[in-house]
Amino acid sequence: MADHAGGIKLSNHASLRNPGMSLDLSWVMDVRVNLSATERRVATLPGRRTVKKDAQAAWLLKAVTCIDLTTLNSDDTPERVKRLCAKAMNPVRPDILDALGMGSRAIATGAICVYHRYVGTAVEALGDSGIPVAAVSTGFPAGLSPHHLKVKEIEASVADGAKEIDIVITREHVLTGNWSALYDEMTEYRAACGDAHVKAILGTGDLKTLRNVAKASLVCMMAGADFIKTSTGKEGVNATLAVTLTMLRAIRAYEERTGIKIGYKPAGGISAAKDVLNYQFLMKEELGRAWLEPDLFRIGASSLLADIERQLEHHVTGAYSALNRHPIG
Ligand SMILES: O=C[C@H](O)COP(=O)(O)O
Repeated sequence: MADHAGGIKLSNHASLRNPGMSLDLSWVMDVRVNLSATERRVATLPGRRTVKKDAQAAWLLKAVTCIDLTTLNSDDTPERVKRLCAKAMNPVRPDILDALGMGSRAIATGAICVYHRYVGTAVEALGDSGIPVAAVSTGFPAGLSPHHLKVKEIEASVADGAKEIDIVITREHVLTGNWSALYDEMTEYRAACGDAHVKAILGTGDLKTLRNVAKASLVCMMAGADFIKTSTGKEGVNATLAVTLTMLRAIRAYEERTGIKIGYKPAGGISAAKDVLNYQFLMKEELGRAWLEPDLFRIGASSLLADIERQLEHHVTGAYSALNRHPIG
């Protein structure tokens, strides 16, 4: 079945890291987003594009490898984080994988995503699995801590072994049009990350307009972001297809100008397998197959994996099990 995967391979491939560029304010100010065209484009997606049976199972397995399996709760504990890590290393039950003909293929999630406090716990629990630990940072979720403490927080997570840092931008810089302040803070965050990859969380639900989303995306990429990410999961509105289309087109424009591929991470409220397929279709249609791989696509989600596993079980047995048979954390 693996090669029936709608042409999708379950392999990783490296891409060049974004070196960033000088802030090009005229490019930022020229950005336009056609709201009604964006809404029309995404409205047609769910009905128009679909995959079934083995092909759907293959797309869902691919989605599993792109999940940043996340716990970001005020009642997190080391035990919960360890259980999450165990799930990240074995995200789909072996009997389901066997039935899908994937028995000998290793499947793992893209990363584990936790608060700084649990980076060390996760690094130890994941051992030599190769699964990176991502730390949310810079005063997540509001991003309003003193700047020097935000930089120190990044450094502390890198020192504890985080290979990816999910920073939150200061939304005020976007809302007041202070693009040089956004560029400067992002540049400093990128420098503090060193070899760790940096995902810039825009908090799109706070940014008021898609034009602001597009401008913030561009500025963060100019300042060296490896990924741009929609949301913390804590805003009133988190990932949407309209925001996704806007950010993917910014990624495309940046690649056209610089030749550099930037990753994309929708996050917050993505909990159903059928929804993740729409994100995958949009990635492939707007940017191409390279963006279906975990080095360029991550899905920030705490409960999506349970529904994907349930859909895969349905695919192999013909019956749905209760969600509580697919525990995550
Ligand atoms: O970055 C990841 C999000 O915080 C997860 O949000 P979720 O709990 O709605 O899946």
